[in-house]
Amino acid sequence: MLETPLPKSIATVCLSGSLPDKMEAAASAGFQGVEIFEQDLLTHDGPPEGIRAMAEDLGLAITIFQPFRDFEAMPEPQRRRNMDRAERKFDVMQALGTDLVLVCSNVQPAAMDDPARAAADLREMAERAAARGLRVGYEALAWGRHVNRWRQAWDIVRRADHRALGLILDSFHTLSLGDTLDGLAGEVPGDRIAFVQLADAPRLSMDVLSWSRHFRDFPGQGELPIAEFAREVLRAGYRGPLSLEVFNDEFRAAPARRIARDGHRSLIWLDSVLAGPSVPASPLPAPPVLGGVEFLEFAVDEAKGRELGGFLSNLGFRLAGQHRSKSVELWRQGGVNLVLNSEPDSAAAGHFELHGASVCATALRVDDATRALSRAEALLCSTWRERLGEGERPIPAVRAPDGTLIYLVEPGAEGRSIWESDFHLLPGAAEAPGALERVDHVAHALAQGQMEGFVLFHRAVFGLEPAPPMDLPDPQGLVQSRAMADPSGRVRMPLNVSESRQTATGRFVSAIAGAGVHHVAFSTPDAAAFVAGRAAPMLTIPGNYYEDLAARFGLDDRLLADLERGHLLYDRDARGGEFVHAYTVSFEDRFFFEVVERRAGYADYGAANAGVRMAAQARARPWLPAPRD
Ligand SMILES: O=C(O)c1ccc(O)c(O)c1
Ligand SMILES: [Mg+2]
Repeated sequence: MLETPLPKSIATVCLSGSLPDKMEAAASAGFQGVEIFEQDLLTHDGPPEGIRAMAEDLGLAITIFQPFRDFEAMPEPQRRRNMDRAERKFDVMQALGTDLVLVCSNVQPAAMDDPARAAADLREMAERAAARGLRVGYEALAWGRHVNRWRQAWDIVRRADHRALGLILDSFHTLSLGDTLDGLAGEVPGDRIAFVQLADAPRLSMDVLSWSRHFRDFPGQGELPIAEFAREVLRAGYRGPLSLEVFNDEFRAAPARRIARDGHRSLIWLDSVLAGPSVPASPLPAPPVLGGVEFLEFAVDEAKGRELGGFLSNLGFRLAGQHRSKSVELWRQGGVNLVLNSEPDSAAAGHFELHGASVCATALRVDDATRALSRAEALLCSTWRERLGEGERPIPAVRAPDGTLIYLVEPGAEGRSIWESDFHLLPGAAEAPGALERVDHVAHALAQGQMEGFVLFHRAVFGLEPAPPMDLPDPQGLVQSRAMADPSGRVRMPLNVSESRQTATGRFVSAIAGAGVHHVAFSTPDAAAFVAGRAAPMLTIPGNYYEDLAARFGLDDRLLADLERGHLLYDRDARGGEFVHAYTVSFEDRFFFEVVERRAGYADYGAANAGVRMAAQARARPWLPAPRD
């Protein structure tokens, strides 16, 4: 049984900036150690002793110095030269104050396919290291010339049989080749594992070297079975640091403190996922049980509030209440609550100043707001409390990565809802007639480089699980999309990002000066009836779409005519679940609404129709020039 979580470390290669910038960011995010990547030291203008002192001041251990390349199984005279090279690196390590060096498996064409020679070379290196009180760890690179699996590396370490030589495991090298750590516990004693590096990644079909050098990400952000990997490492008895080693083009370009904080969040989350018989109960409070979206709040000023109110009434919403002390309106239809906030000097006003009319907060129903809040704090999130008027109920909030707030709403203690305590409800409003049941999903548009941070935030804090990424075709470029949902499907959140500024996603991000809610979908039991009964201007869908629908799904003529008349889109899943949906035109090219009808357990979002929707939106803005070269 482990007493405490393993120490947390991060490789300097994950972060942007100079070596001191990287170390400062790692320390401020709360890491206990850093791997010093050699390139970062070579480009630093100052002696290694200064880095050692800086690490001490920051309270950081230097967990390892890396990498030492192309060492083992070389013919003479390279072999001898490599030993000399090792001695020089030992000098650097001693100046840095670290006792461990990472040797990655040789990639040179001249390397010999000779495990006995590799073992003899590493044994000699370990002997030289031990003479100075240092240690060597050997890691199989997935693209190593002859050694690319952990079992091969272990075979060599075992043959070398030196107490100053151990095995280094890196989740990417193992998992990218489809390998696992099955058999590690039992075969490799925990104290022979010198170091463990963790990196996740999206599943991509490309050569493993390019995949590793550009697309790694933090645990929980990608699609590799990182938790299983880490669990096997612990089962084998490893008790050293868990260290993040991520090569990622976007991370290297992003602010170091934000990436370091995301990295630490990923390891805190991983601890909680690993909690089990051989790992102590995680200090992290359990994720909230989510009951859906209680309301969405739009930041507006008075004029925009009037316009948006008009837009909503065309959709069938009614003004249902006025806040007791603030300039805040409640608009309601069936089970959907929308709040329009134009209160000066509030969080919403700050949001409106920066982004204009847009969603500034999402309220989630949670079983226990206090527990949810302390989980978020333990995951390094900042939290927020709005100032309160007399008798109003406090609603704590967590700040999402786009700066919007996520309110945590508990079921009312004495049956009094937040609406009753904070609003003057208009007569009859509680029974507002309407065909909308609930908020079905809240789609976000993200700027380039924000996807990983959002996925991790919602996964770690709220327990939403990401679906595999997919590409959606916009006339002006591709949109990458990843849908997140809680296990019950009550909270669903597709995330979209695009490189092009001309796509629906890209335009949104520039219109609103940042990431944010791009559309909100409401569920209805009858989408055709909903559309027929509202005055809202809907997005028009071309006839060709319906021709193709008929061909793809063999729909009967009457259904097809109904769909076409209502500008409704249609999808069907492999189990016969059906999806009928329609979009409003957008509100000032900022956001739009969708009505969705799910039949027979359909659980997706009609991705097959996204291209049709985006083309229709592009057509609805003819004044937008096509990109030119
Ligand atoms: O890409 C590389 O060269 C490289 C170097 C050192 C590592 O630990 C690693 O996993 C990859
Ligand atoms: Mg590595």
